[in-house]
Amino acid sequence: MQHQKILILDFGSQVTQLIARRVREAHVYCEVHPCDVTDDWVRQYAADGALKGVILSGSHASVYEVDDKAPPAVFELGVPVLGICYGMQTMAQQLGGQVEGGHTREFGYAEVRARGHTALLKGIEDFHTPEGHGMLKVWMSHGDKVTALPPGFKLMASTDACPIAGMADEARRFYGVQFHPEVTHTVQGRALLERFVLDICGARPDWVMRDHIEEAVQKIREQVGDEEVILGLSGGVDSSVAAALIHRAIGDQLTCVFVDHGLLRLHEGDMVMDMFAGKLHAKVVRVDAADLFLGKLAGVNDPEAKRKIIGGLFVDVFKAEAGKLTASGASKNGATWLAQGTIYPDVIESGGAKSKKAVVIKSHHNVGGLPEQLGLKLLEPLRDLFKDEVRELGVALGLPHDMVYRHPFPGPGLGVRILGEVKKEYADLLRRADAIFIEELRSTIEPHSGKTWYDLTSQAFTVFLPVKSVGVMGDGRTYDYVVALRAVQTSDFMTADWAELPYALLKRVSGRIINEVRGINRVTYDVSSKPPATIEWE
Ligand SMILES: Nc1ncnc2c1ncn2[C@@H]1O[C@H](COP(=O)(O)OP(=O)(O)OP(=O)(O)O)[C@@H](O)[C@H]1O
Ligand SMILES: O=c1[nH]c(=O)c2[nH+]cn([C@@H]3O[C@H](COP(=O)(O)O)[C@@H](O)[C@H]3O)c2[nH]1
Ligand SMILES: NC(=O)CC[C@H](N)C(=O)O
Ligand SMILES: [Mg+2]
Repeated sequence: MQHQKILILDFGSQVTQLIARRVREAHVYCEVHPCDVTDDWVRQYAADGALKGVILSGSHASVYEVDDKAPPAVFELGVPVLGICYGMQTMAQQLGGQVEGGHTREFGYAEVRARGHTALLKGIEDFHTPEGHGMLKVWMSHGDKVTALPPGFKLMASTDACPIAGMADEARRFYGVQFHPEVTHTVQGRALLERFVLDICGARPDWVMRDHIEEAVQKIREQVGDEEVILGLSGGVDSSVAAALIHRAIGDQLTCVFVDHGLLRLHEGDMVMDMFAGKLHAKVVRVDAADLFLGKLAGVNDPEAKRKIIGGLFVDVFKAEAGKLTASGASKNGATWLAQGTIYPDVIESGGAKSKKAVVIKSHHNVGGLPEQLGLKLLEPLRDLFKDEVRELGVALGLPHDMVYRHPFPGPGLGVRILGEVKKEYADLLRRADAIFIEELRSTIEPHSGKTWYDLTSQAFTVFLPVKSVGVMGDGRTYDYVVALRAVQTSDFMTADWAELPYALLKRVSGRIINEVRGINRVTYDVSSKPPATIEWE
């Protein structure tokens, strides 16, 4: 089925993917593409009539500094266009208005007055001023502003610092907002984006995970034909859902490869094997590659270098396993496809959405870490989906709740949770400390919600700090390592708050770690949010 769609042009903002997230939440399919696609590309993209609207993202740059413009064809397609922040500024400049820099600087919370009774903002407001003006509570992040409206546009919103905080040409259905409707801090952001895609663009809300299964299965069958596939199975949400989906499509042509790189959590290997043997009925091979990974990581301190090494070794292992299928007689030609549970945020965060505009924060091992010459065709059926869509798909495929709602665990595993050089000694200590933390989170219930703290946090783990501090235990002196506990709450992993865990819980965890794990004598709690920190420490 051909889905109607929204095109999001990415100018390099760190929150572009949230625009896509919000559009998908309105059940409208959308894609993010780099802003420097050509006019021909845009016309081709729109040729089948499925394109219902375009959204231009924000950027860290200024319109007068860089040459990033929307392809002019965007304004000639006859579909609605929404510019957000830089997107609004470039729209203004390209259509004959004016943008100036330097003096505004609004970062964070702001109150915007809705003006001009536009179709976009009609009835969308958070409160009224005593004079009766409709007001929106929004999140801003800009230093430049539109100072003259382009011909045909009227004023749609304003703040004290930014008199043109929104503009509209309702005849052509072009809209611009200086604030960011895609972030949750903009209270009516979701309503505004829904208004744009559903009412103004008139896109059909036909993007539903239940229906997506059949489409995805069909596509996998067409892609793969009668060839063999191996899949990197981690036991995490994404690869488990990918495995279930691919297994449904091609059954025994799929072999799952679970790599134990020596950087897994306590008992994780056995648990994953048990879970899959029972639930998935797919072939799973376990590869013990701890010596290989730990050997190659010896002496390496730099986080990006570690990530690239791990990504490369994963591929080496997958390739070797693909070849072994032939040798064992399990398949005629060996596997020709490598499947991964790569999801959309992995792609976007690695700067891999073809756009090279955004700064790379971390290379995810399965995207930025892949070598140029893979030698296997890539099958990534979840590549366009966000995490909660993947979870919805998992439930629809009948996977158990526990599996689908596990906290994510990064592919490089403890490799990015041991700061600097990775050593087996460190990994062994960390595994035990981490197991205690998770066990306590799982067994401590928060009375108001009745939920465990594991369910109330999005991701929680322990980080190993290779520094020693002095302690006193049983009247003796200790000089041992430090660990940090990390627990965050987030809906999209793009921004996150540290979780306000109860002191009693922290106390229990700290007491148990120091008493039970000899070699660690100090436990700290990480109280940094993302941004400016990230969730993992490396
Ligand atoms: N230990 C592993 N063995 C084999 N493949 C792995 C392993 N760890 C990661 N991968 C591959 O890398 C992909 C990306 O890892 P990632 O952690 O993002 O996803 P996941 O583990 O499937 O889900 P989650 O995000 O819930 O942890 C996985 O989907 C899987 O294909
Ligand atoms: O599969 C993965 N491979 C990686 O290389 C990787 N790096 C970070 N993460 C996970 O991504 C989310 C955001 O993490 P950060 O705030 O640390 O960037 C968090 O959920 C992290 O655990 C990874 N997952
Ligand atoms: N977030 C943005 O898109 C900012 C755009 C531009 N850099 C400004 O400061 O106004
Ligand atoms: Mg994982």
